[in-house]
Amino acid sequence: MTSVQIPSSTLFGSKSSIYRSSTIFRSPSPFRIGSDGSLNSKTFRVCRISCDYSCFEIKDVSYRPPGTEINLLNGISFSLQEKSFGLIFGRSGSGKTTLLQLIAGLSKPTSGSIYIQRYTDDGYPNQSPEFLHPRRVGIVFQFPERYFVADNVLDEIIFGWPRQRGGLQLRELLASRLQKAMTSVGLNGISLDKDPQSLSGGYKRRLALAIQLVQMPELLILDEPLAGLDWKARADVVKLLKDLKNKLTLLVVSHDLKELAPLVDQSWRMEMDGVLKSECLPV
Ligand SMILES: Nc1ncnc2c1ncn2[C@@H]1O[C@H](COP(=O)(O)OP(=O)(O)OP(=O)(O)O)[C@@H](O)[C@H]1O
Repeated sequence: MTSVQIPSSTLFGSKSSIYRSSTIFRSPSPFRIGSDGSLNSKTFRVCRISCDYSCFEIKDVSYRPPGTEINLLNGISFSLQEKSFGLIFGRSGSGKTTLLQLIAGLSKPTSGSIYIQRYTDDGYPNQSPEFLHPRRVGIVFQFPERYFVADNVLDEIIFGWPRQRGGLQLRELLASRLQKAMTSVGLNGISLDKDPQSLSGGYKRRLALAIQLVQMPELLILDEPLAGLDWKARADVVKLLKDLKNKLTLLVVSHDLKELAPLVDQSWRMEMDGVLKSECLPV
């Protein structure tokens, strides 16, 4: 079977066409050309692959910390398509981390909603929005290695796994995912007995990613993934994020715009008044 890549905009003119391309599969049997030069449609079988897709959507989200008088975030709305890479940048203290925490379900917006919306290939919502449950989201904080608690890599990864009765099946499932997660972040050569604090900076970040990937999040949020790393480790993490982008959706907050620019599908600037604006990276 041969396949021909063509831009989805050619096929559908969809609003999401900047991210996706569609594939037409063509029958291997030769076309029959009629004596008048026309194509015999019975032998030319083309099937269109469905391109329904989901978006993580943030709608009119505002946040005022309990007991305070001022909104940190004001009417934030944006949409991030699945398997794409979104980057939020902006000055320190503008509220980027606060927004990530809301999306991860660690705190609740004062108003607004956060959900998943499924669309047809021509850009129309095709079912009701679904609440974005925190279990579908993984978050890696800035300097995640500071929060490592275990004496060895294995315990670090399984820290927080269910220990109560009845949780065995889930733990077995998680264990079977462990190998996959370790492989996908390039940690499979590392002994599970190793002290996490003895790993290099780049490997500590890989471990932090593996801890989240075991839970198979659909959306992975990363706060300053390159902060504090040397040039080699930064390059390794950028490469890793590029690989991960094919498997899940990534939303990243970073000041390292130049290094991440090649991965970015969509970007936004957070203003000091807690307003988020769609903006190309200034690089
Ligand atoms: N619970 C809270 N109560 C009051 N103020 C808060 C609370 N949480 C955060 N802030 C303040 O909100 C502002 C935004 O913080 P946040 O960490 O989200 O910014 P940021 O853009 O991620 O900054 P950086 O780039 O330095 O990480 C800061 O001034 C912070 O002190």
